[in-house]
Amino acid sequence: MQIAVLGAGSMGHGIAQVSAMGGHDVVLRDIEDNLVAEGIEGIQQNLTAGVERDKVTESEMEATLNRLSGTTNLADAVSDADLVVEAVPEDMDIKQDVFQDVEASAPKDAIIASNTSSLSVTEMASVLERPGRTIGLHFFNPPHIMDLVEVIIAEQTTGETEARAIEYVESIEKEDVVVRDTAGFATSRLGLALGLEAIRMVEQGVAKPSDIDAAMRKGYGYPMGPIELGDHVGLDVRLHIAEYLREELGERFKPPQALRRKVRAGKLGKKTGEGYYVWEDGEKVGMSGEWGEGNE
Ligand SMILES: NC(=O)c1ccc[n+]([C@@H]2O[C@H](COP(=O)([O-])OP(=O)(O)OC[C@H]3O[C@@H](n4cnc5c(N)ncnc54)[C@H](O)[C@@H]3O)[C@@H](O)[C@H]2O)c1
Repeated sequence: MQIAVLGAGSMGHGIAQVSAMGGHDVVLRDIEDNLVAEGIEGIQQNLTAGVERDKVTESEMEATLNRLSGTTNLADAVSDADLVVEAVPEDMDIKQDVFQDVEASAPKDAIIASNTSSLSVTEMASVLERPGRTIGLHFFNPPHIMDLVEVIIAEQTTGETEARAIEYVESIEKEDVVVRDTAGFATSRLGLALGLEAIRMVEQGVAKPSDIDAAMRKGYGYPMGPIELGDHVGLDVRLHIAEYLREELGERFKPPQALRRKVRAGKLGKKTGEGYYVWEDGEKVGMSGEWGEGNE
């Protein structure tokens, strides 16, 4: 397949990498040359690390890089594409603009996919003249490590688009789950339900964060506890998604006051050095001193 990936940021460069590793020809597009270059550099670094760890051979690395190119020109990126995956910022207006621009330059039967983690793919598709070719392909961070792709079926998605998209997911050796386009899809909705309840439990003094996390790791076999996961994702991101799910799905997603307080204090988790845990150089070094403070 000929694939265009739009946006060379955290997700886009990873999606370009796994697509090229799956044998596809890939053009990576961002709005500035240095962003495209950084994306390609990120791919080179991932592959080099893969070679060092014997996960990737030298010749696979070379072949992958040979299948990749970068551009800032949208028409150049999509004009021959069978599949376009957008990974531009999480903003409906930006995504709809990108969708329309893609439709103007891409072949008529190209699939137009969004890597959105929360927005309605149906709403994105609504601005297209041929919306049946739209689908969500929700990759997880980092795409070269995480095996799952949630395939989001918009109201307009045709059966053919769904089948071709699943074929692509299989070609890059990822696991697909097919989800109807609803708020939070499957992953964010369930993950957040657990994460918010865990924060409420800390707030009510049921247990400290590290014990709640250990309970889920050791008792239920989760690779990471729900509080620690929140620190990884960013507590601001969690709050934002909770507000959206509350609006769409009801009061059970009401964000706890404790979560708002953390965000107001700039304690957003790993990226700011403190959330429910304290982080140094990306490593968890202790717990934030204020767990259990204040009740809603
Ligand atoms: N970061 C995550 O963990 C994660 C996980 C799953 C899904 N997502 C989703 O992936 C998408 C991208 O997120 P990200 O974290 O990679 O963002 P990011 O900010 O790291 O990257 C976005 C990139 O898009 C570029 N861009 C902006 N407008 C553009 C345009 N018109 N055409 C091409 N590029 C454009 C920006 O310059 C930037 O480099 C969002 O929809 C997000 O919700 C993110």
